[in-house]
Amino acid sequence: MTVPWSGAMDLHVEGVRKTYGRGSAAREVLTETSVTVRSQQFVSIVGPSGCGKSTLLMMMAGLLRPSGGQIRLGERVVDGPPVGLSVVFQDYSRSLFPWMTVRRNLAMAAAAYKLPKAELRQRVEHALVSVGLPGSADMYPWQMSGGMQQRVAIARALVVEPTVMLMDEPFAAVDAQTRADLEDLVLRVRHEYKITVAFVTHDIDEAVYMGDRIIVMAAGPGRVLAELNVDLPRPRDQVETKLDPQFAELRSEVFRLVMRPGGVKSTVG
Ligand SMILES: Nc1ncnc2c1ncn2[C@@H]1O[C@H](COP(=O)(O)OP(=O)(O)OP(=O)(O)O)[C@@H](O)[C@H]1O
Repeated sequence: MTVPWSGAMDLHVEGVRKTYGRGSAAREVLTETSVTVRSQQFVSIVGPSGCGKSTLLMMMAGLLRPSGGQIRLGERVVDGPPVGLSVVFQDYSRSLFPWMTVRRNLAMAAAAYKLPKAELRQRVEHALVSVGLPGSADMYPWQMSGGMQQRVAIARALVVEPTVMLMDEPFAAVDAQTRADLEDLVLRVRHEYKITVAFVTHDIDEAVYMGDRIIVMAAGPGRVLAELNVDLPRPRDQVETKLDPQFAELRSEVFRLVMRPGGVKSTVG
């Protein structure tokens, strides 16, 4: 049931708008927005609080309907959660079921795929190895640190062998060291599983470090302000990449864009 990878599986956001509320309470939070996330590309999305990043991501995930325009994954219009698409949220403590073992949490994510038992078991084990948690299948989330729980959330996204992974500020709740580890983990698994990634973050350094491209959004109403290519060599390295003059240039450019009037809370430090 998993969608096989194909070069045609680009994610297209085409003239999408979103209005919340009706009548006099209606508010357009995202205006005419078009973005293409190429197959196997890593696209970072940054912008001020409230500019509609999560709204855009939820529409990409098929969890929210656009008020106008359309979203396509390959040739298919996204009108519900597509097969082969996973979402990782910031709040792992609310996205994992605490009363279920790690194995059951992962298996739940693949329930709709109706995999044979042996294959499901093998995928769960493989996903846990990929996130550096082999042998943890029988633990409960509450027995784990925050960083470990977010690894489980990532493993859960991997169990469906996704072609696309959408991540909404996935590391905002963990400490700096864990955050760096998880960044590198995501870069590694995205390469291993050949996944297309759209990654929302408030952290400009993180956006540059992770991305092949950065989409900078503006608020009032939300829209795409700029798109920048990141040509930093891969594999990225937490020390070497950040010492690259190109990194510093891009970081400043994105920072300037998001700090324009109507701008942003950022975590550039
Ligand atoms: N279900 C909803 N009903 C009404 N308004 C909403 C709803 N969800 C979000 N909004 C509003 O839409 C705007 C965009 O919200 P969204 O969460 O997409 O922005 P964001 O850029 O992800 O913000 P942040 O960076 O703070 O997470 C905000 O003003 C928010 O209050």
